[in-house]
Amino acid sequence: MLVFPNAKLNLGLYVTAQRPDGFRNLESVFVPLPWCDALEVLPAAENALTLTGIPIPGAAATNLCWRAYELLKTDFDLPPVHMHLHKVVPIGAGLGGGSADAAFALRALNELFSLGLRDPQLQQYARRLGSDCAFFIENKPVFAYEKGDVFEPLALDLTGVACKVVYPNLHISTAEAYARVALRTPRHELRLSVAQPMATWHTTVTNDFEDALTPHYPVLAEIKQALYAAGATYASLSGSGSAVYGLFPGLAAPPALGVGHDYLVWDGLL
Ligand SMILES: C[C@](O)(CO)[C@H](O)COP(=O)(O)OP(=O)(O)OC[C@H]1O[C@@H](n2ccc(N)nc2=O)[C@H](O)[C@@H]1O
Ligand SMILES: Nc1ncnc2c1ncn2[C@@H]1O[C@H](COP(=O)(O)OP(=O)(O)OP(=O)(O)O)[C@@H](O)[C@H]1O
Repeated sequence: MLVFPNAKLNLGLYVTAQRPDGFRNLESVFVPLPWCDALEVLPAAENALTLTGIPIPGAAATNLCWRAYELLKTDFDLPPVHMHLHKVVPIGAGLGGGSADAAFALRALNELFSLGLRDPQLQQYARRLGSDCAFFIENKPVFAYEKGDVFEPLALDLTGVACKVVYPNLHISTAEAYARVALRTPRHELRLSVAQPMATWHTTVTNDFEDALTPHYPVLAEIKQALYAAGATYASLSGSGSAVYGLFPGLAAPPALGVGHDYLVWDGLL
């Protein structure tokens, strides 16, 4: 079975409180971004995980696809599998790429071996693999809260909006980003803010990680400024960075941008 785990964008992100489990509560809007890895899962004579594309730090056993398999194996009598992951989405980007791989692995294994798990059960497994993972089970726009793994549906349709995502070749670890961010009460109600015209979002749909990270990584502000200069209606850091995206509603494709030659850029329609 071949699946294409897509990335996500955060529209606004408020980090609101410290939790007793060491994590932070947050409020954010998640939308799918069609920048995809490719993951193949096949029954095999013996277990194997092979990797191509962008190198992933860490041993194969720690790969989130493999951890998804091991997690389901604690509850189901799964046969051996060969997984092949072709990694395209940059890592440490705030795009949830690793989380998507894990969630799509759960979904693929569920289907391939007819495990009969429904979305709420798959989300429960996904939560154990990472805070971002559960979003990718239903993979549609939501308002997310608590650890970013509890959702309310959202009537937000950005389908067809031109989008540019810029990854400045800078790996920002999620844990490092959370360690730098100051906790604040939300200044706006994101569910209402994203229902307003996109031209108003720059003041209401904000990401707390921008204030925390920009002093250390000025390139993040430079990219955001370049996206606005190129005509973006809205631009922001995604998640805990380092990817910065711009939205260009009304355009058939995002305009060219003069940014670093070694940056990874995704252009497309949401
Ligand atoms: C920044 C976001 O991408 C926004 O969507 C997510 O909150 C990150 O989710 P993730 O990469 O799945 O993160 P996890 O693998 O669950 O956690 C990595 C580390 O980030 C911190 N972390 C993560 C999520 C959260 N709600 N509070 C936290 O404090 C913790 O230090 C944790 O050890
Ligand atoms: N399939 C995978 N893809 C990417 N990273 C993986 C994968 N499996 C395990 N990892 C580990 O997870 C780390 C990346 O997690 P990190 O949270 O920094 O970034 P991310 O998954 O790109 O997105 P986000 O910042 O939104 O969570 C890597 O350093 C790597 O060790």
